[in-house]
Amino acid sequence: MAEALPLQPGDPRELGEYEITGRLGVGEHGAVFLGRDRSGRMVAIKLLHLRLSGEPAARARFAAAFTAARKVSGFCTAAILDADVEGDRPYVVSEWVDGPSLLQLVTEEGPRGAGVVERLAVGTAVSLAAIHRAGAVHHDFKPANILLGRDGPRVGDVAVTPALDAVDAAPSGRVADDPSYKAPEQLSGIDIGPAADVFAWAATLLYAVTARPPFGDDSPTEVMQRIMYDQPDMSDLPDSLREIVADALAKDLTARPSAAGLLERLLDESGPLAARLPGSLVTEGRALARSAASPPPVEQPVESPQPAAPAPPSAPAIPPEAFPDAFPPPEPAPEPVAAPSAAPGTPPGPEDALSPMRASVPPASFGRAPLDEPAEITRTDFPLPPRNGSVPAGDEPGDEDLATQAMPAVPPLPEPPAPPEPTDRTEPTPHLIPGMPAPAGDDQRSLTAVLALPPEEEPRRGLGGLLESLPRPGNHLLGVALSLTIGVLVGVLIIALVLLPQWRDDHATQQAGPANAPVDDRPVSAIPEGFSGTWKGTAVNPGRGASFPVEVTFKAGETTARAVYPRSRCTGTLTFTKGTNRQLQMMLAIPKPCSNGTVQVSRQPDGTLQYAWRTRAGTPLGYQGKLTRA
Ligand SMILES: Nc1ncnc2c1ncn2[C@@H]1O[C@H](COP(=O)(O)OP(=O)(O)OP(=O)(O)O)[C@@H](O)[C@H]1O
Repeated sequence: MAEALPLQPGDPRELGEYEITGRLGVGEHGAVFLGRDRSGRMVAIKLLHLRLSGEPAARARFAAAFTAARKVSGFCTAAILDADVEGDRPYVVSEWVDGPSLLQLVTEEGPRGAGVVERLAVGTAVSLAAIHRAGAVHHDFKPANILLGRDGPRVGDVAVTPALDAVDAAPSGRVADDPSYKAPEQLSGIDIGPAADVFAWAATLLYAVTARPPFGDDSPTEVMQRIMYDQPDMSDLPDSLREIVADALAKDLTARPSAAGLLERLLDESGPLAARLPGSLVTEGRALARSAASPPPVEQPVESPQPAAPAPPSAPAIPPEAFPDAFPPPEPAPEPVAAPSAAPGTPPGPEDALSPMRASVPPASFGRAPLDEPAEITRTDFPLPPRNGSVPAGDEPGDEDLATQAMPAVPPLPEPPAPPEPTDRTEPTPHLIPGMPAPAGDDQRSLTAVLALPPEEEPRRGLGGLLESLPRPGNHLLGVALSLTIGVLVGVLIIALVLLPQWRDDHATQQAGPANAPVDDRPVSAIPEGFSGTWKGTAVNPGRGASFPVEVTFKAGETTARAVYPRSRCTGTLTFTKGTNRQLQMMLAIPKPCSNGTVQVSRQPDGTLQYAWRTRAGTPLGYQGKLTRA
């Protein structure tokens, strides 16, 4: 099973009703902990960096962003179980998936083969179609958020980004995010909707099959430029996916298929894919594809930042246990879309109405084991065809068994929520999350009221807001002038973003004075004298609240060095790949629980060493710190 790291000083030991038992990792927006609910079930809890103290409206908008997402069942999705904004820092509880993320697996073991990527494509498209059908969006679909459980891929972090956007904490596509999997419209901040998830789906599949972000891994500015104008190389994709991935990467969002449309094409009766996939996955995918015929409840494209789609007024502000219609028990034969038989809020029956997966599959099927049971994540834990193996899943001996055992029974799809009713915008702010006291008489309509605040009450920010606030051009000349102005503003912004850090570096170097002039930049083929010795320091990620001591020992003239992470008790080898007298690029090979990656060490004018680690895949997940000679 996936290792959870020990808790660090300062980590919570409990959050609400959840006992915290370990650390699963740290992402851009918060730390993820392994926890246990009162029934003993393992859960993943994301404690966000965001602080909502004293902002009831922001709390409500944040909470509301999960309302629709909580109706998405755990089929191919790490279902949202709970979210809490009662305290200063909100947290989101989701199903724990026992397995590595796609990012981790590909970083450690390289690109995936055709059979795996096909199953990934369908499984994640099923999740996206279900998310969109529920009226939610993901907006941060990427390899780090695809969790590879024993029962197949599951999409995690559902609704977290829209929730953060709703309180303007992390507008989708902001420059600080890794842009690698963002759609063009997310970068421009205009018309962001479900189509952005489809673009990210395609980009993620390309990553799985190449082990490289599809638009490069150099500077964010260059990556964004390529996303806007270039087509990535698709030659590594299996034939079955190439055309559909190309369509999903259309720069024009209206030219992209919907998630349900992806499924329709992927699982076409005449195509080869369906025969190679687990029956339950095909059945679910086809049901979702057919359901596209009914009017989707998905939000209209919005400008970022923007609160997530308002939940239907009938949606109860209660935990998923109270959504039996959204999580009905499995039907023997799949129907396109089964209408719910019970009204929302009907109490669950004797069976576990939480999710058909949990109702029909014993915990053992998910590989859930006690935390202290030592087990490694290996590729064999993930029941997909082997790397680079073009053997179709269904051709492998026993694969069908695996599919039918591991994949959960197919749930009938929930009815799409009704469109929101007109609301009184002056109603008080609701609290819709367990643990948050709701004002008396509060109902879902007041939520809609919060979400539907007009621009004058809740001004739109970002480029979209700027565009809206500008006067409309009355003629062609005005239009040209407006475009030029915006172009110049965007240009100035980009120049500022690129040149400011450079200017700061130059400025710092000048301040250091001639005595501390930087060392030369001549290329070297081994570790230069200036790095020799043992260096110690602490690597930190300021935004993520994680830090750990690092110790590195270099010997001049050699091509390897030793890196020690004492707290995690890991010792690894840094291997020189290229460098100059001032800066070295090295590959880090290190056993778990530490992670392999690339390390850059740079001599600083003040005599220290800057140490920066990141994953091989070129994601922004990384740590850095200053090391001094021991
Ligand atoms: N539901 C879950 N089950 C199991 N592990 C999880 C779950 N959610 C997250 N993790 C693990 O926690 C770690 C951090 O996840 P997180 O989502 O914060 O990373 P990220 O996607 O890189 O960051 P962010 O989404 O904030 O940009 C990852 O290693 C991930 O595999």
